[in-house]
Amino acid sequence: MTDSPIRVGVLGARGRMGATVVQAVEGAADLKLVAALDAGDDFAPLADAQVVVDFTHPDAVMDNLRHLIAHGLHAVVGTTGFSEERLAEVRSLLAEKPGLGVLIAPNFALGAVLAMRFAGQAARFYASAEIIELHHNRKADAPSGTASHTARMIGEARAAAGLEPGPDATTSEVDGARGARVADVPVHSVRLPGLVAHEEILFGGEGETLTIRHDSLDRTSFMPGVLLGVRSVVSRPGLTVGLENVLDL
Ligand SMILES: NC(=O)C1=CN([C@@H]2O[C@H](COP(=O)(O)OP(=O)(O)OC[C@H]3O[C@@H](n4cnc5c(N)ncnc54)[C@H](O)[C@@H]3O)[C@@H](O)[C@H]2O)C=CC1
Ligand SMILES: O=C(O)C1=N[C@H](C(=O)O)C[C@H](O)C1
Repeated sequence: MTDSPIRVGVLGARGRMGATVVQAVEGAADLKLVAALDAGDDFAPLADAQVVVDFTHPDAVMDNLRHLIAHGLHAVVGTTGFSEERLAEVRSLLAEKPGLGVLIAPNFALGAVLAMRFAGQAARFYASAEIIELHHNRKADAPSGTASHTARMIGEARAAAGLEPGPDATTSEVDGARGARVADVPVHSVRLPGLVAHEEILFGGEGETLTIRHDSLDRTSFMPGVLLGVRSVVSRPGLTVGLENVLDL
C-alpha cells in the first residue's frame, strides 16, 4: 500500500524562493501542493495542509508562525530574522501543542550547512575568524541569516576553547569598516546584482589562513533541503533550528 502524499502549503509563493518551492513540491511524487499563498491572500486554504513552508519576510514570519501553530500546522521556515527572543516565543507556543513540529533553517543548501559545520569545527584552532557574505541586491536583511548562524557557531566554539578576541591593531576606523559584530565575529555584507547567495568564512593563525567558501548559484540549491525538511518535520515535534540537526551532522 502506498502512503498518501504529505499535503503542503507555501507562504510567499509569488516570491523568488516561494515560487521555486511551489515547483519543487509539484515535482515531488510524495508531496501534494494544496495552497500557494502570498501577501494579502486569505489563509483559509491552509486548512487543507499538513505542512506549511514559509519564505516571506522577517517582518511577516512571526505572525505567520503564530497562525500556523494555533491551527496545528507543521512549519518549515526559511525566512530569516530569528532572534533568541523570537525562537523562545516559538518554543513556548509549541509547548501548548504536543506533536507539532517547526523547523527553522537559515540555509537549506547542503553545502552551506556543511560549511557552517566545518567552520564550527575549525574555529577553536585559529586566533581570528571573520565572515564575508555576498548576496543579490534585493535582499532585505543584513547580515544574512546564514552569516549570523555561522558567527554564533564560531562564537560558541571559541568560547568553549577559551579563546581571547582575535588580535587586531585597528585604532582608527570609518564606521562599519571592520564589519558588524555577531557573537564577536566581524561579519561583512556585500550586495550586488548578479549574485545569488555566497559565504566566505576566513580563519587566520600563525603563518596561515583557512578559507571555507560556499556558493549557491541557483535557488534550486535550496530545494533538496526544503523537501527533506517537509518530509521530516511531521515526525519531529517541537522546535528544530538548523538543517544540520535533521542531517545528524
Ligand atoms: N533558508 C534558506 O535557505 C533561504 C532563506 N531565504 C530567506 O527567505 C526569505 C524570502 O526570500 P526571497 O524569496 O528572496 O524574497 P522575495 O521578496 O522574493 O519573496 C517573499 C515573498 O513573500 C511575500 N510575503 C510577504 N509577506 C507575506 C505574508 N505575510 N504572507 C505571505 N506572503 C508574504 C512577498 O509578497 C513576496 O512574494 C528571506 O528572509 C530570505 O533571507 C532565501 C533563500 C534561502
Ligand atoms: O535572501 C537570500 O537570498 C538568502 N537568505 C538566507 C540568509 O539570509 O542567509 C539564505 C541564503 O543566504 C539566501
